Parts: sequence; C-alpha cells; structure tokens
Amino acid sequence: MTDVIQAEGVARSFGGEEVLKGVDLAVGEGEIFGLIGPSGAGKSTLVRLLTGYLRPSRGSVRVFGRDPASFGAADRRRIGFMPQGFVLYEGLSVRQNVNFAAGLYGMWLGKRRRRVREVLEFTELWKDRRKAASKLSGGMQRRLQLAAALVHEPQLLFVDEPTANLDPILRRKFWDGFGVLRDMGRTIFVTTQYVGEAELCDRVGLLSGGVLAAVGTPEELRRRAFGGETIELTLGGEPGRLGRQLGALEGVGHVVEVREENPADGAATSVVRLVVEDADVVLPRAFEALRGAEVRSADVIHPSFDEVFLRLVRG
Ligand SMILES: Nc1ncnc2c1ncn2[C@@H]1O[C@H](COP(=O)(O)OP(=O)(O)OP(=O)(O)O)[C@@H](O)[C@H]1O
Repeated sequence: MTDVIQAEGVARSFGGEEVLKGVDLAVGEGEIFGLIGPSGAGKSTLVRLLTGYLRPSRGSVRVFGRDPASFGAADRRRIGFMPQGFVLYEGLSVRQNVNFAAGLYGMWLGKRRRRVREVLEFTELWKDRRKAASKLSGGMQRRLQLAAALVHEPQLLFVDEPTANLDPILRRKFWDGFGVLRDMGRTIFVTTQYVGEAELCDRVGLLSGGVLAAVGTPEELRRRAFGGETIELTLGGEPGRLGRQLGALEGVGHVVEVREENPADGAATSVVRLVVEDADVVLPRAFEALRGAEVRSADVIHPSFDEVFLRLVRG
C-alpha cells in the first residue's frame, strides 16, 4: 500500500502555545483514516497542516510525496477538502454552488454538467438542486459541502467533522458514502468528536495532548486497551475453584472474580471475567472445564469505543 499522507514530528504552535507536539502519521491509499479526539485536541489544525493551509512549526508533512504548502493547481485537483462550518455561497442554488466549485478546478462544461449531477445524486440533493443554499437545513448544507468537495473526483478527501450535530441517520449516511468512496479506491481522512464513529474507520488515530496517543485498526486499539477480548461468566456458587480452573486454561490472560448474591434467594453467584486472546477459541474450552457446574450466563463483552478511548488516553 502506498502512503498518501506522511507526517513526521509535526508540531504547531499558536501564540507560544504548542497545540500539536510531534505527530507521526502515515495514511495509505484506499483507506478511511479517522482522527478522533476531544474538542480542542488539534484535529482541525492537523487537517489544515495536511492540506497546506498552515505550515508546521516543526517537522514535515508530505501528501502524495510533496509538501502540500507548495502545491500547484494540478496537485490541488487530487485533493478534496470539506472544512468545518459552511463556506459556500448562500445566495447561489445548490447546483450553482457545486458548478462553481467544479469551475474552480477547471472542469470543462460537458464533464462539469455530468459530474455535478452525479455528485448531487450521490449526496441525495438532486431534487433540491434549485434551492438557495441559505434555505437548506443544516444537514443539507453539510451534504452540499461534501458534494462541492467531491465534484472534481479527488483521490484524497479531507473531511473535518462532517457529522457534527447531525442526526444519527444522516451521520450513518455520511459514513456509508465514505465507504462507497473508499471501495472506489479513494483515501478519506476524517475527523470526528464522536468516538463511536471510530468503528467505521479502517484505521484510527487518537489525538490527545498534542500527540497521537494510539494508531491502529479499531480492533487493534480495543485489544491494546483491554489486553484482549473479555468473556464474562456468571456461575452458581462461591468464587474460587472454578475461577482458578478457568484462569489456568490456554489462551486466558487475566481473571477477575466477583462474588454476588442472587437477589431472589440470596444464593452466592460468582461473576468471572476472563481476558482472553480469542473468545471464539477460549469459550468452548471454558464450557468444557465448567462441565457439571451451574453456568447462568456467558457473554463476550464488546467494550464501547468510548471505553477504549478513555483507557488509551489515560494510559
Ligand atoms: N488560528 C489559530 N490561532 C490561534 N489558536 C488557534 C488557531 N487555530 C486553532 N487554535 C487553537 O488550537 C487548539 C486546537 O484547535 P483545533 O480547532 O485544531 O481543535 P479541534 O480538535 O479541531 O477542536 P474542535 O473539535 O472543537 O473543532 C485550540 O485551543 C484552538 O483555540
């Protein structure tokens, strides 16, 4: 896989305060890379550095192997950028706005007409093409921004918080759209404050304290945060022997046992949490070891990405 984006030791200060403190990053062709981090973490600053609108105070940025701050028109055509906030012309219609964006990229008329229609259909705005941008809902304006960023068929798309304040259905549609673009071989660099959206990325970077606290696939980050997958078993009886037996099984890393009482009859139950390499492999072994015991429930716990994020950021 070719790296489309490379950042080495990238730092950026504003008025003496260092917002980014040395970011190392490589994004490959044809992936959705999600930059996750709380408000003020520096996500937009990193996007501006990668798109050449800002220069780093230290370190180097390469996009398609070149410094984006010195991009010419041909380089710019390879990139699409959907910034935060609405930056289109409120007085122009939906179609005029996208047509104008296409003109900026020097697209000739015939192709422009076809692409404007394609991209408005992709963003489900074709039927609203005559509406003034100022008359659109927030979600429609966001889709219009995406259409304008996509009209010239960029190979690399930067989208800065595209789903902020959108309803869950529209958020999902944006992500479905990114999936379609990725399947066409495009690279998508997307920032979000919605930690749960990390699941929808091919790889995720967690930006915290001015550095990338972790980078990996969602599954890799979940494993890194929790040391593996977690199985939770509720067994009748006092904790002790069975927990030790489970802890000795191959593939089990860590065991935590808690005594609970059945609210109905006050009988003891033990809740056993096993951190395992692979739940699919260990569960059958666990059932084998528990033969004859009273197993009340057995679940593979899938921690939310909020929990993953908190663990990785807190270290
Ligand atoms: N042009 C600027 N001048 C001064 N400070 C800035 C500038 N741009 C960003 N900052 C500061 O840098 C920090 C990071 O801002 P940035 O917009 O990159 O964060 P973010 O992670 O994108 O946040 P949000 O999710 O709220 O958009 C903030 O403290 C912000 O005030």
